[in-house]
Amino acid sequence: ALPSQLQPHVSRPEDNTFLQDMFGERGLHSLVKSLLSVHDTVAQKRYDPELPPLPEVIDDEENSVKIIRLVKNKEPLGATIRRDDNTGAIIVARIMKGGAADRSGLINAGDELIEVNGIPLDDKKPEEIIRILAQSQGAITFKVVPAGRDDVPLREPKVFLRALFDYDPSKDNAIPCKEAGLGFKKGSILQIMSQGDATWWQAKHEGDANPRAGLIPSKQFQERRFALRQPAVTQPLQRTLTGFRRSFRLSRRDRKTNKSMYESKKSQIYDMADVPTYEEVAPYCRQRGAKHRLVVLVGPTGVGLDELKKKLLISDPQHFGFTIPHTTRPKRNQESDGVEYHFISKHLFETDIHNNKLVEYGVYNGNYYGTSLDSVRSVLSKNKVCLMDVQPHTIKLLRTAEFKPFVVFVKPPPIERLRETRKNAKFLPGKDDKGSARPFTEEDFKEMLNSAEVMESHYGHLFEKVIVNDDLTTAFKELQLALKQVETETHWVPVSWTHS
Ligand SMILES: Nc1ncnc2c1ncn2[C@@H]1O[C@H](COP(=O)(O)OP(=O)(O)OP(=O)(O)O)[C@@H](O)[C@H]1O
Repeated sequence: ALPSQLQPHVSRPEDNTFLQDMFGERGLHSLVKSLLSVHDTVAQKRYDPELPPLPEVIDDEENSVKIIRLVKNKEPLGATIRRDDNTGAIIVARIMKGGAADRSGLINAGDELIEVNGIPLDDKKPEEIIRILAQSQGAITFKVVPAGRDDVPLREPKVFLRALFDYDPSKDNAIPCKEAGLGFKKGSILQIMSQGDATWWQAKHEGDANPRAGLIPSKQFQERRFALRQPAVTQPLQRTLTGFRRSFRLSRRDRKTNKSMYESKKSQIYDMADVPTYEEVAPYCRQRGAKHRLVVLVGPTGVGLDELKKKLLISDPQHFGFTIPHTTRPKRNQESDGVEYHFISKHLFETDIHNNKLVEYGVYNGNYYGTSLDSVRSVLSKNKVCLMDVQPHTIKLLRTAEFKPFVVFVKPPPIERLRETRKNAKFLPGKDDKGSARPFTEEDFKEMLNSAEVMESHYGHLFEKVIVNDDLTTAFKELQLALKQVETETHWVPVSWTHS
């Protein structure tokens, strides 16, 4: 019989895997990069578990020692090690969820590694341990002192996050182990496997067949890092103020007056309070007969929002609709209330402002113009897809479970393509209100590109779809397809929108 203090563990056939990335981890510095490259040495199928050889001498002081035997395989183990600064012990720092070590269930974070293949580790550097591992062939035997375990693993509900920034672990000097990092792009959907560590979460790409998790910066940590970087990016924004769309599209029949009446308040445009990191999302599929998501188009002046909206409306007038704006200016003869505008009194308009009933509003020639939340509701309640274009800072206001806005950023193509495609286009410049439509100038193109860049860098995390309006027909088809998918397919939306 085995001594009672020795608890042998044998590898199960499906656990015959071993990792390549056991890294030294000491603060932020001791990264061990060179990894062992190992291959299957044992047939994967149908071999009998073997009992590990008993150590010749058993140290009575070790009250619970575990012998673990794993067989090398191409897959990395999915664990990192560090040296405890106080005791000098080699500790398993992290077990990557879904990796070989995790699936074996035999090694846990906090376990102390005493020996590898009979070689004591107490005086070894993490780099040396990696070398020992690299040199060993076939089955590897670990002797470990298990960490005291009072945490019974719980079955946590699945958490999915949409990444709101690009992340490349190879460029991140703070990550304890670059090779264990998980890179992603803005908009990626990540499944969170562990939030046990305050600084480094474990995640995998949603739908990825590989079960092994990678490290990503936690929300709190990333927010802190962004906050530190913030001052550098706020400055250049000031110069591009004029590039922002100042109208919010009233009826095109009144095109002449709808250009420059809305001066955005700086405080609204420089709304930098939010640090975009991650947003919790859940799958959503619109039920038959349910209201449509509000379609919000954003883009710089002249990029073609109006053109795209018009094309959608013409393509299916029963299916799409626009909001009708409110104004305090007197009704003209040929106009009807509720067609071009809702004509209301100044007092009523101001009451609406006071009661937060407007999505956007502004003053032009002493009259108020604006779009109310109720006018959006009115289109949606007819079971139509409501098309709106707004200034980017307004998106936040509309991001509610009620409207579930699908935000499309319409982006200009490179300047050569603008020159080419807009040769015959006429444009109503936003800065003055004098003129009629005129051809685009080089200045217009530059301003368009510049404000597109600023919009994307500051509000890009709110854009669910980006369409480059190069060839108009292609851009329109792309928009049509995206809207169709949103109506009929399951996609990810903020989790709070799925609770109601
Ligand atoms: N892809 C394209 N190719 C060629 N011309 C285009 C394209 N997209 C838009 N245009 C033309 O560019 C001009 C400006 O478009 P549109 O009025 O739709 O822009 P907008 O984004 O609504 O801008 P504004 O804020 O100035 O109203 C129009 O004459 C339109 O026909």
